[in-house]
Amino acid sequence: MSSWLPPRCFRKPVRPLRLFRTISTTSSRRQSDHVRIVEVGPRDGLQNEKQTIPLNTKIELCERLVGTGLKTVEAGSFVAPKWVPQMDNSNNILEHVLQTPPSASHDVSYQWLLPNQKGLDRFLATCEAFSQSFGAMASYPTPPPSPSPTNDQGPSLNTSTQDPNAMPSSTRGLPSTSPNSSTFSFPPNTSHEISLFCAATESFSHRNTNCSIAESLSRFRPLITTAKSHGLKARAYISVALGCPFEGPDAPSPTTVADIATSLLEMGADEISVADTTGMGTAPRTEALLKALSAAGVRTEDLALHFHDTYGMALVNALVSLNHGVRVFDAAVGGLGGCPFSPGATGNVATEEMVYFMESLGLRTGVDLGEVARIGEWISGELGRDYRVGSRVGKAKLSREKWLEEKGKG
Ligand SMILES: CC(C)(COP(=O)([O-])OP(=O)([O-])OC[C@H]1O[C@@H](n2cnc3c(N)ncnc32)[C@H](O)[C@@H]1OP(=O)([O-])[O-])[C@@H](O)C(=O)NCCC(=O)NCCSC(=O)C[C@@](C)(O)CC(=O)[O-]
Repeated sequence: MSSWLPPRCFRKPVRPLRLFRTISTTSSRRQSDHVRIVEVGPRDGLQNEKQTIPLNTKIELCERLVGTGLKTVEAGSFVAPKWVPQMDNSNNILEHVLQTPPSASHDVSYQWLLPNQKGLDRFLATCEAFSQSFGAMASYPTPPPSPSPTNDQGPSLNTSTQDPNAMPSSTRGLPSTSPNSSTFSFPPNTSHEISLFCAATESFSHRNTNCSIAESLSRFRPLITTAKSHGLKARAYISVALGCPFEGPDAPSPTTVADIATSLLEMGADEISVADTTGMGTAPRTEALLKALSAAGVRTEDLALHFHDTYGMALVNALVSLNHGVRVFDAAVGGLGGCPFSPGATGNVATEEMVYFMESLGLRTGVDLGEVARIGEWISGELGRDYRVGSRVGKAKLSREKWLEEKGKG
């Protein structure tokens, strides 16, 4: 029987076997009972919807999600509107969260997906405009710049807190400021990060971004450098890491994904989100991929896993990842979503399922499951989706709450 089956969430993972890239460190990994859930519903969840979703609905979705305890929300994307029209008003969402920051008691980090310089320019222009107006207002202090590294120490450990609800600090590789740019001034308790995305197969790379893998990687280096010069963190997705809709379930090879991940880390990416875009990933293949990443020197602290539940394997693969030491998982409320360029791929694993699953293992997410379920039911209704299909956990949770309420009244 394979060793991935029993829950071994608190077991100390093995160290990388081979360290052939400069990104590795010999720091020991620290296990944590916290899991950070990156809520991708407002972006990945909505991008594929055919109907026009009102801006107010998107804004309400972001605001309500933050109120559940979720600390990282991917709120929109700055991609070409002719490719993904649904995301065309992401700029308005960014403006809104800058003007009207959430009233949540915890820090909130918003992530914004973008593929190229034009996307970064659009994103930065909005940040710049608001940063200047914030700078003029005494109530928003400018955060001090992060210290620049004295040498390349590889990816930094998330040592600031036991809680991985913050991305690993961005002290690797690149300077955090440059003489020609400045860090932005955002409202208190909020930060903004860019999310880049590339693919691990050539077919998908061309379909999704109209360029080769090498071309997309070469685009990223200056984007990451610029983001860092403004004090912004950069996440990077690797799509189709566990199966490609065009090249099949066995493509790409784990070493291909590991090579891309190490390249992204060397460029200065703060977190790599390894995406099972098609949901074709299985437990053995997930384990093989994680081992290949470790063998290439990619630390689990720098990884997030992004599962789609197309074949119902998302939580099984999440367990494999937990046992490997991963503590960051992407999910979308109500199981919304799917990539427009991955035929047949259905929604992301539901946030409700992920929270319930993690907490059932004794791990802490800091997320109010009942509130996420209420949001899931609401947004599914807005989109004309059947919430029972999107999230069985959410539906069960709400049914039980209703039953308890009626019992209490009776
Ligand atoms: C990469 C490109 C732009 C190349 O697309 P292209 O057509 O090769 O680009 P181009 O440079 O020739 O530009 C074409 C037009 O788009 C404009 N343009 C160009 N870039 C931008 C921009 N950033 N913002 C606004 N406009 C832009 C550009 O100005 C031009 O306008 P025109 O001259 O025709 O009027 C395109 O392929 C693209 O936008 N792709 C994005 C596709 C996408 O959003 N996919 C879904 C997100 S990824 C995903 O869902 C997977 C993930 C992350 O969730 C993880 C997983 O599960 O796998």
